[in-house]
Amino acid sequence: MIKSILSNIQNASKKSQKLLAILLDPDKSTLGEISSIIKRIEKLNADFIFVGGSFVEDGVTSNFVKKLKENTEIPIILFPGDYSQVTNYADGLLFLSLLSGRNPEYLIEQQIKAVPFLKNSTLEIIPTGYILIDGGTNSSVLKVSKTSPIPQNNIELAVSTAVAGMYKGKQLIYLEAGSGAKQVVSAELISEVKKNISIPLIVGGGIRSKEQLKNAYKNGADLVVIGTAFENNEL
Ligand SMILES: CC(C)=CCC/C(C)=C/CC/C(C)=C/CC/C(C)=C/COP(=O)(O)OP(=O)(O)O
Ligand SMILES: O=P(O)(O)OC[C@@H](O)CO
Ligand SMILES: [Mg+2]
Repeated sequence: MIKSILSNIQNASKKSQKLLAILLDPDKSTLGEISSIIKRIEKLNADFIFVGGSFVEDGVTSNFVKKLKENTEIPIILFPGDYSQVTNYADGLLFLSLLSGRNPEYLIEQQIKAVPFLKNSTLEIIPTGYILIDGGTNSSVLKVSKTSPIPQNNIELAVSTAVAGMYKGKQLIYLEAGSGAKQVVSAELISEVKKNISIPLIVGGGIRSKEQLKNAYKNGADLVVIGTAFENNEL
């Protein structure tokens, strides 16, 4: 498999071409629904399908991704809440570290646990700094990771966290307001982070309208992730 996901994102970012990913939670759809889901995703012209959830039963992800691959050419990228969601049927893996938190389990332990599954894998592994921002809800990421999000008004901490991630060698920074967030990541926070990093920026959490999508792009997001609004057929 050609490892081109990261370079495609980097090239798009350089040319200010904006990218869209639809997030599918393997727990929330049945295998029978996949072909109609794919039709909706293709209609939206999504560039990527992210697959993951904060709580997904063991083994569910691999069947789900296998079925997706049978139905579409859109690259499938794992966005795992847990190492057990790693499957070789996907094209890529966001190798996340939760940089906003201080829980070693999500800074290094999960990554170590994933290694035996990655040794002979063809997945494109993409080092990603994952930063949770307060979106006004008790998000699943917050509950699972038992970490505090960065307050929306602490722009300095968000920027320093993102830049530290870049210095540590992360290739992408992901600003996450949490699935179903009431407040999306603010315009100022996105633009300040974007100004201070030279790697592509992913933004997600609570984006439900074309207007919010456009704003995230305008403020500096290179790739926007939409989950809940797609699940609820709002797009
Ligand atoms: C590198 C590997 C193998 C794992 C990384 C594990 C880490 C660090 C995860 C970060 C913390 C975390 C729990 C992230 C969850 C990311 C995710 C899939 C969010 C989307 O799921 P939600 O929509 O929030 O959850 P539900 O819909 O399941 O409630
Ligand atoms: O479900 P939504 O609110 O679109 O959030 C997407 C994603 O960023 C969550 O991890
Ligand atoms: Mg969700």
